[in-house]
Amino acid sequence: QISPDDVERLLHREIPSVILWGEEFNKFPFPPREIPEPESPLCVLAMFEDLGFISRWRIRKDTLVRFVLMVKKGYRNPPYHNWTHAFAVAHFCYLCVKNLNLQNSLDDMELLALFVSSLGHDLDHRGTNNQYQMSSKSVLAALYSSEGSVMERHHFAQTMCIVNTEGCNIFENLSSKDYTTVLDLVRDIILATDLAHHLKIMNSLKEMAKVGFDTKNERHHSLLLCLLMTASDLSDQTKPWDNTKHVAALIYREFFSQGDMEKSLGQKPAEMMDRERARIPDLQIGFLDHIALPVYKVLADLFPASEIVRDTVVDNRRHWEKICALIKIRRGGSCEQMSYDQ
Ligand SMILES: COc1ccc(Cl)c(-c2nnc3c(C)nc4ccc(C(=O)NCC(C)C)cc4n23)c1
Ligand SMILES: [Mg+2]
Ligand SMILES: [Zn+2]
Repeated sequence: QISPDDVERLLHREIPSVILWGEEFNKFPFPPREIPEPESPLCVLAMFEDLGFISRWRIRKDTLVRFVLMVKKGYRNPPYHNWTHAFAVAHFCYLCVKNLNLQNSLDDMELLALFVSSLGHDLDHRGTNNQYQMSSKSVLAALYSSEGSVMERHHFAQTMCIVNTEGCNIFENLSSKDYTTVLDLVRDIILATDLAHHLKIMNSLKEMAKVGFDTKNERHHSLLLCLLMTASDLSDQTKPWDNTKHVAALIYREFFSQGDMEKSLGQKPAEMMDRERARIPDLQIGFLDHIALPVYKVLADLFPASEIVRDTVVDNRRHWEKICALIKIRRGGSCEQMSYDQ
């Protein structure tokens, strides 16, 4: 799968300090999509090092290099759900550990599982969602539809496949008890990336924010891991507007091609997947209001140091509102699709 000289090349590189990518690298506004893709594997190694995981878990460098290259290779190239997304999600996870002092709230093992899960959480994504697996009767639906979270089960299976590949097991030096624990954590965290799961626990997350995080409460640990994973998964919305606008274009390219495929199957796609019907600014405002903002509000309640993240999402919502208003003025009436030069 990965070429030996790719491994050799990366293996003999000194792992640099993260500030090689700018002294703002470990601050919330930093947009990881600005890092050139060829540098991203080395940057992942630098984050592992900076988080202290390599020494803490006695991860062999050659094993880590093969693991990271296998994960990167394990992503396909749909417009949005590709390696660049996984790398961006892992970077936000890194930012949370660095800026929210998560080591005071979560165990070392949980932090390792969170970061590794962010890298593998969308492995082998085909640019189509769980509903499409069912409606197209895909192999993945045949495998997993009885349990639900079809894509997420596949992403977890792919992550385990890489961990079980010769020379790629970054958990090889963990005790057998820790080994079982970390894999169980990775499973729960990747399954939690299903938005349907997130919507189910949203009230519990709000409740936890109200009563305050209790490090002695196992349920709070599990809820916080899910929150941090979803916050990382949606973190493109927490960056300056250009990033948000660029990502929206990628997501709707992916959505609309799924809609096209559903139409060719004789099915009527959901409005947000239908290029004839979708009104992107309206849909994005809806997504921010119902999904993204509540996530970052709960995160800010739990960690005041993340208030800047919530405020940036509010800013981006304002940008979408402006575009909607512009469309209404120019078109008089509804806010349908047009090129936004905001
Ligand atoms: C955490 O898991 C996922 C999985 C897939 C995607 Cl694309 C996303 C995701 N990441 N950024 C976005 C943005 C900017 N807009 C989105 C608009 C709609 C939806 C969507 O799936 N809506 C239906 C559902 C609520 C029933 C997801 C969107 N999204 C997150
Ligand atoms: Mg996913
Ligand atoms: Zn994702």
